[in-house]
Amino acid sequence: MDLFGNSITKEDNLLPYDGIVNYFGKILSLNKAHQYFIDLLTTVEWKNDEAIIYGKHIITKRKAAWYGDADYEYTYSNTTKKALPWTKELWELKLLTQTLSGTKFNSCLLNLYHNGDEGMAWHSDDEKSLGLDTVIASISLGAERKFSFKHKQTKETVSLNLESGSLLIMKGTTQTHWLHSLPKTKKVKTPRVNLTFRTIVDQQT
Ligand SMILES: O=C(O)CCC(=O)C(=O)O
Ligand SMILES: [Fe+2]
Repeated sequence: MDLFGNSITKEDNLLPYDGIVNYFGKILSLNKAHQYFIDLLTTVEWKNDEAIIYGKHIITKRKAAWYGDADYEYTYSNTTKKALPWTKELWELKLLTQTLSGTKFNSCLLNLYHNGDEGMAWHSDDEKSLGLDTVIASISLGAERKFSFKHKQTKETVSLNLESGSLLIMKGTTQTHWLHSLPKTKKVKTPRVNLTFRTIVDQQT
């Protein structure tokens, strides 16, 4: 369902131009989504994210973790993380995501937002380590949150709600032309876990 109550299918491109975003809706049953949510909350090595933004050292309220096939280093906002080896749950979700998206991934960035006071500011996932026109698959668990895209030139925005157990794919030139964000909201009082499966290219390990 988009924000106007229209139903969307995984074939629909949510972006009007300059990129491709497909929303698969719920790919996990309510039970499975809940079980993965609880398992990930307890088994993932969550850490407050540190970032350098406009020259300031920031420690985010949201927590993050980075997993992968090898101990890839991932640098964003001037901080570097080394990937941890896949856990059982992350490996299962990676395989499911690969099957549904037809894309192979080698790493996953996880974010834990404790409530609506925590979000993610406008950005593109256009780090050099991801290469150009990368495919990113995003699984959401827990609280439903609004997710928005904004075109870098035209400033046109597109928003949708990410349900628990849902899958969203960003591909084509999406990261080149569009920003995305998870807006903060007073309405959400419960936690959400997000997994973004990614492909790190051009790195020797
Ligand atoms: O939490 C989300 O849905 C998005 C997270 C995100 O954009 C990112 O990790 O790059
Ligand atoms: Fe992102």
